[in-house]
Amino acid sequence: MFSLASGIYQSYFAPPKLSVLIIGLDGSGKTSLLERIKVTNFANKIDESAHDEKCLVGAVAGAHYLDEETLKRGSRPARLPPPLPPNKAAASRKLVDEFLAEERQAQVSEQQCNNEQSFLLQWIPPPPLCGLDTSESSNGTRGPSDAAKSTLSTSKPQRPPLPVKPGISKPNNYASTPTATPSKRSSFIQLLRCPSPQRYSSAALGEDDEEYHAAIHASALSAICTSAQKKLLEEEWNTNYLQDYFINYSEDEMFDVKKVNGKESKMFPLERIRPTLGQNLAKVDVIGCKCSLFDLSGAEKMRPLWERYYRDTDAIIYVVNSSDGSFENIQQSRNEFKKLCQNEVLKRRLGRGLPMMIFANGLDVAYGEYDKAVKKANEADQKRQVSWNSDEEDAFVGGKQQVSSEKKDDEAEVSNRALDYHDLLKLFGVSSAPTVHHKTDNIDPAQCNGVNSSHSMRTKGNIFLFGGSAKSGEGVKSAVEYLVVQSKQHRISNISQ
Ligand SMILES: Nc1nc2c(ncn2[C@@H]2O[C@H](COP(=O)(O)OP(=O)(O)OP(=O)(O)O)[C@@H](O)[C@H]2O)c(=O)[nH]1
Ligand SMILES: [Mg+2]
Repeated sequence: MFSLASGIYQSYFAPPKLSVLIIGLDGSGKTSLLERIKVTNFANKIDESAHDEKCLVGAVAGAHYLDEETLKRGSRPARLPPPLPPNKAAASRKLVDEFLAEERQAQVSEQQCNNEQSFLLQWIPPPPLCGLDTSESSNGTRGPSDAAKSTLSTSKPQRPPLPVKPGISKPNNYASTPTATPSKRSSFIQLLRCPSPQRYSSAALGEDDEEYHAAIHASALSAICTSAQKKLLEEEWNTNYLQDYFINYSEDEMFDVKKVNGKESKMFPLERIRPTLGQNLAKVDVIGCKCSLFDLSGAEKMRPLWERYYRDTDAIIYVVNSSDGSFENIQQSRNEFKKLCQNEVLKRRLGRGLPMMIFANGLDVAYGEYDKAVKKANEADQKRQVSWNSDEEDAFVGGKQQVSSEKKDDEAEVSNRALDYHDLLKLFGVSSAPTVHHKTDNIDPAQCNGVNSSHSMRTKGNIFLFGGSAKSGEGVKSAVEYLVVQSKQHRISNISQ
């Protein structure tokens, strides 16, 4: 009784104290994110009721997170991550689709194997007397009843009825082998689809010559693809979404840095951050909650330590390096994520609504690359103001040979990202519209986009993804505030039950 009262007091009246766990592979940027969080100017108070709708969009990419009122107060929304160019984007999608197909195949075979075993077990002859009428027969001897005898004499052996335990469903048979849920690309992915590259560059240059770009686009398309591919590309690039979206990134741009005594706080220099050995701890106030953030080491040998924190944490941030050039690394990050979602304690807690945010870190790399690529192409050819043909695309997305012959000392300009942002979402099986469901909601698994129906990591919309950059700070404020609001709500709903 006392603990309930104290729990209610803690939740409703005392300033909430939350523990947030930051995990992810080594080098994904956890410590950098922690350092960024320390110097971020979080809101003191947030209207939680207003958080829902806006955050749903914000959870996609940190875009459109802030309403006009908040913008007027000086905060800035995060921008959408630039997409990879068509060829590279197609490769990214292929990698993810192949990986998921293989995984689904493995799951189906495992399921089939399990079904086969239970099927075989069903055909094991029943133990003596089991399922038979053991009552005295009419001739006074114990044995099968006439009905049972006739059953036994049929050519096909019949299973004896198994005792039905309440709450245990029948094992699947072959016919009902689960098929993978087709992943849906719904509106939020379309939201992520940005306008054509021509629009990107023209918007960046402050021009919008529709006809000119349409002609360039058409000639570029006819040069590189068949009509079917053309149609696909047209669909892919010529969306009407986000027509006014443009990238205007500069290396030293900083987001939401807090001021102490009138001076902007300085972040610990990224280049001086060393691999974490034990844990780093930071205490920050976010929207009125006192948060203790634990940043753990992501080194392979240290990962088994993560689970020690699962029981007591109020929220989890799983950091992924979204600018990683190696698909294997991202795949490894995804496998590790899946593994932790299968941990017994965490699985139970996630199932009860523990919020977990996947933070796609390193978006500054994507912005920087794109900006540089556009500038470079336009500097090279003043007449042509659009930089998107296959040569330039190669230079932009990893055509290292070409660039290295041109400009050996500046390979950093070349994009090396293995995955497009929306493919990252798909790979991590994050529900595309991370609707915040309430505990009582009945969730239809089929509605969780991109998530295999037999996947244990699917939860009630409390796993969501934000993009951002620990380096520039973009997206960090909105992501952490959103997580803390979710975490606080989760705490309150747990106490009040
Ligand atoms: N460009 C860019 N680089 C980043 C970003 N975040 C981290 N880095 C770089 O990534 C490297 C690794 O960052 P850490 O924060 O040490 O990574 P970690 O996840 O803490 O690694 P462990 O402690 O070994 O588990 C550092 O050299 C950072 O400079 C980012 O948002 N953008
Ligand atoms: Mg670290």
